[in-house]
Amino acid sequence: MAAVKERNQDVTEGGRGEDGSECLDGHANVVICCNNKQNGPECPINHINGQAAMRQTELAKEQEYVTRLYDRLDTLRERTQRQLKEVLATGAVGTMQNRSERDTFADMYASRLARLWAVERGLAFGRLDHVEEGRLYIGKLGLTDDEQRRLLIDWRAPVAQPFYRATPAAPMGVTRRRHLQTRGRLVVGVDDDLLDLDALTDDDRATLNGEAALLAALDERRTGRMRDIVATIQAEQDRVIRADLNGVLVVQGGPGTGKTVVALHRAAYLLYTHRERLERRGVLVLGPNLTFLRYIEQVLPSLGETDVLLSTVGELYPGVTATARERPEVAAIKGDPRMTEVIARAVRDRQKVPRKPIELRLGRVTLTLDRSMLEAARNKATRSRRPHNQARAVFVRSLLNALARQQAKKIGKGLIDDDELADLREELRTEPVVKAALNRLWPYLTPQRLLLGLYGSPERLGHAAAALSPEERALLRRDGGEWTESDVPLLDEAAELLGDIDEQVLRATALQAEEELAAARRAEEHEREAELAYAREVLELTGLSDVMEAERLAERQRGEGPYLTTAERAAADRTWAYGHVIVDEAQELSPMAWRAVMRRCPTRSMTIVGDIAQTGSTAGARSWAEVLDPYVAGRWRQERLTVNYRTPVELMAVASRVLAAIDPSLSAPTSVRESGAEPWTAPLAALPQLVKAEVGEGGKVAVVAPDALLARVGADVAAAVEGAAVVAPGAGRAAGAAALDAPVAVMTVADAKGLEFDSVIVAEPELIAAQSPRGMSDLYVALTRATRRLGIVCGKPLSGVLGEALRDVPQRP
Ligand SMILES: Nc1ncnc2c1ncn2[C@@H]1O[C@H](COP(=O)(O)OP(=O)(O)OP(=O)(O)O)[C@@H](O)[C@H]1O
Repeated sequence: MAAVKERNQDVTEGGRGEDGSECLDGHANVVICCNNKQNGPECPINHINGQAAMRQTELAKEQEYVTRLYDRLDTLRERTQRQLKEVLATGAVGTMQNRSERDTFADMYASRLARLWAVERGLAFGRLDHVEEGRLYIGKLGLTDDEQRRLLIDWRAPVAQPFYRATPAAPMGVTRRRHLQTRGRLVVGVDDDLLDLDALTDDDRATLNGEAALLAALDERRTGRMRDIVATIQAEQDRVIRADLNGVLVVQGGPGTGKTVVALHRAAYLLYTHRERLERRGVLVLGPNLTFLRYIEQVLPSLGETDVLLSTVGELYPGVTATARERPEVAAIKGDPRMTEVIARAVRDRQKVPRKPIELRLGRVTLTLDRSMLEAARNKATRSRRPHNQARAVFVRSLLNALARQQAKKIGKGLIDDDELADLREELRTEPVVKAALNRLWPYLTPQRLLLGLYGSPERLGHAAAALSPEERALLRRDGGEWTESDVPLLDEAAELLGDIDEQVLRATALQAEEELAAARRAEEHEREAELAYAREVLELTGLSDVMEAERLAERQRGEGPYLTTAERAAADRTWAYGHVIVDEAQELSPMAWRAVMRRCPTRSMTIVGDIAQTGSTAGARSWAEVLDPYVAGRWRQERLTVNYRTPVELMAVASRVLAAIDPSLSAPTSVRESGAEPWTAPLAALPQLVKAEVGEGGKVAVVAPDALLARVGADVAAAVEGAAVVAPGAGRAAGAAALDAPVAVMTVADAKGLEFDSVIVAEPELIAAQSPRGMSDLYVALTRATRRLGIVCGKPLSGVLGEALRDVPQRP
């Protein structure tokens, strides 16, 4: 059976039918337009006028309801704001318990208020006419009136599910599904699916068209920030969003199939459905880079969810923000599972017993640490099965006992009791020569110190990394320098084996160099300023600036106050176990990164989204089984997304040929729309003029360049277009945001991952394809970033596989 589409739109919007439009949720549409022969040859003008009047009446009715919803929202905001003010006005007085209760209430009201503010745009977007439930309005959150009558249903509630899933074949009790189009608080159009054809009246047969709401959403200009899609989620996406919380779900899909946006909606859905469990343990969303995190950061708050931690793998280790990237060959080794044993050996090497005895001069007495004493102490410590820094206590105690007995003998005391032994041990513990020897034999180690010590010493590398080839070891060599994304999983691995370190002991043993402390202080200061700016923004948005100072809010966010959100506590704790973890662009993670991620999710409740064909990292995945079988063999499930909502047909035709060159068995997703703009090629020298022209067309423009040409291309574009931004590899969040807001951004493929722009120009595709073993996949990613227009510029004509794949792309006139 077929669904019937009906559209009532404000005259200013001009609602004309689009014949033959493809149905996206798996069922065919019947398209009936009053100017279409399907509606009969005669179509009297007065009938059209009558329909127009009806449409206006429909719009007016919907407007009345939507206004009522916004009135209710305003009332709730005022009420919550008042409650918050009252709680805060009580001040920091009373017992500890009173203060903590007050803070808990204050935070509850503040987050409720933030939620109420977040849903302003698109509060209500749908209506279901249901045989049993009656008329239900669907929106971003649930609203009831003071008598608890439901006014608006949260899109995640079970009763809202037919909005996304009902088809004429399985109408789920729905006779009509209505999409409401709003601009601000105004209803500007409605778009109906009539699912029960028998219920159609003549008046229902007004101007009808296909997936108007979806196509309108897809056609919108890009803003540099991802938007929510609650109003237009498609059936295959809805299945992913509402899939069971438990277990590992892989979402495999080609470019533009909505993997990211679906994963974010899934986070919102899971939080709604399993609020208690997930609020306690938190949800972590991992993305490929900081620019990407800026790109997606508004989606969850716009769905009313503000307490999800967005992070990159480079930020997973608290206290380190690694954005620098390694050369592909170095990243490949650092991500290799053999590094597990390298790190383990590096730790064991720091527990080594020297061949020769060590003499300790204590005044007139000389004590000797011989090999058997040292081996006995080391064996005791390793048998304790504690991590290195905790096992140190066992080692130290055992040696001090042995030294104390030796000392007793030397000073003429044969047998000593436990108390005397303890006294001698304490005296020895504070002796500088003893302290120095113990620190050498079993040093307190931070992961940073262990790794730098390893990279910095060919000798240590030779020993710990004996399983690697000399060339591979040479690639690991480095003296100091910045932490990179590939170092973070290794720091995490080391932290696991080293265990916690007591900061006081660390300071006392002077392991932290002065410059490390100074750098930490500078970073803290910087963080404090950023938090203050953020707090000001929040207070302005919630209208609370008069009752709560930004400094105080920032303090609470920093954790200096009594209350931290789950996401904040989780971010600061390396050993935090999340309730659910979502990994985006998951194909890029190395085996070492997966180890770090899996540690954070012992329950293995995960959503893993990605596309094996887009793997660009040399350490990335070749198949999902290869990634997951070591952790959940045979216990993970896969869903596929098959429709490309981003890249138009014309652009995808070019990208598919590159995909076929990577692997002929791979197939690209089906594009849902045409842009009418054919891709083009042009000489590299024309780039500045071409970028200017593209910017003139409006919307967001990106130039994707090979790593080696980024600076040059960036300079050319910046000279041609005012406000152009160049995303330096490893850019922080702020630089990423600036690039997303700029009219044109120049970046490498690694930074373009997951993003989209109205128009994209790919510079020197041959160099992109040649820059790493997975370069063709990088090129495929670059070619699929545009929603409208695609250009390719190169210094010389393309040859080989690429020349073949792109041979039909016409020269720009
Ligand atoms: N149901 C939908 N309604 C409206 N827009 C949608 C829908 N599904 C996807 N989109 C839009 O399509 C675009 C691509 O989505 P998204 O970035 O999530 O795809 P992806 O599969 O992660 O892509 P890639 O792997 O190429 O990064 C986004 O602009 C998204 O908002």
